[in-house]
Amino acid sequence: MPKRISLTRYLVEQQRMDGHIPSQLRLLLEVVARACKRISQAVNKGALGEVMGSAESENVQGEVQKKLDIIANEVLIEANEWGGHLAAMASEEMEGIYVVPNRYPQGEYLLMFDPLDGSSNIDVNVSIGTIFSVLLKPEGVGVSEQDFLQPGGKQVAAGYCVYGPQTTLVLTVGDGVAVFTLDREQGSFLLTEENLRVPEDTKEFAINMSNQRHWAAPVQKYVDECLQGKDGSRGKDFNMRWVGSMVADVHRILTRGGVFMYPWDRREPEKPGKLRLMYEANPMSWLIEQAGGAATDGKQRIMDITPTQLHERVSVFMGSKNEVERVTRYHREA
Ligand SMILES: O=P(O)(O)OC[C@H]1O[C@](O)(COP(=O)(O)O)[C@@H](O)[C@@H]1O
Ligand SMILES: [Mg+2]
Ligand SMILES: [Mg+2]
Repeated sequence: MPKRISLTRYLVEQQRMDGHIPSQLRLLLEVVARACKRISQAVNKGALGEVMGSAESENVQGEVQKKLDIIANEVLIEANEWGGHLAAMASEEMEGIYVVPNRYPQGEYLLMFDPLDGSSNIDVNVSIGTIFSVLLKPEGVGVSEQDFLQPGGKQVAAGYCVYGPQTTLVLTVGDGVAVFTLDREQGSFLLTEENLRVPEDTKEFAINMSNQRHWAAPVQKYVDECLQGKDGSRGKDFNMRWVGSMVADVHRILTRGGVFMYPWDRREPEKPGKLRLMYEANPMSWLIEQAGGAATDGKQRIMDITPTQLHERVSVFMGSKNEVERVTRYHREA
């Protein structure tokens, strides 16, 4: 068995030897990882822990919240608010920002998260996760929602934790992508892979096919060509996967390649897409880019978009570079 290094040791090395991260950011990431461990424990309890089912409330996006959405949100807030590394947090489950109360020490970072991604999979025991993104608070007194509205290119750390057959934390601080697996006996995340690479080509795509009739022409064209397989212009057969949890679908793509798409569609034409820019698309885009893949909204690089609101939505095409470039080209040509 190889000797594995812990997340803490990895972060210390990033801080000391490589100078990639300041100590405050290291400590913040350790707190986020601890919160993910607690969420993982709650997930594992399932029906034994009163975490299943609906909370019968709605979040700001008008989505019915599951009990676990609320539990995961509270765990992340409680773990992070007194750490001294943060000025404020924002979450899918909260309408406005959560400013760290002034009874706690204040820090210089902003943390955003989707506390529980893939809520519809909780009750059916399919992989779910937590997605997070860290920004530096712009200089100035106090903190406001405006401070969060920075393009994804300004992220200083991003990652996700997937609660599946294994609990796996995937992280970037701008120096490639590292993967940590939770050792349940030891209770710590251990480094299991470094410098993850997404192959540039793929034969696998991920999209919710039930929305096909609502898609715009460039997406129809791209998927049609994949479905034609060997007999069509692509000259190869494609496989399709759709877990319905972005964390799980993106994790598969980071592991073995593929292209993940959640495009704009005609069901709600006024919305640019379903997924949220700041705490779903941006952190995942950075991870994918750091692994050599690409991420666009069909027209431009996702991480170049300057958000205008906290819960902004976006179309998403991410994964193997050549496929993302192809579907983006189809949008530009249209
Ligand atoms: O049910 P659909 O429309 O296929 O949507 C699935 C997508 O919605 C999401 O579940 C949204 O995430 P939340 O569970 O955090 O709202 C993504 O994880 C996933 O890719
Ligand atoms: Mg989500
Ligand atoms: Mg969610």
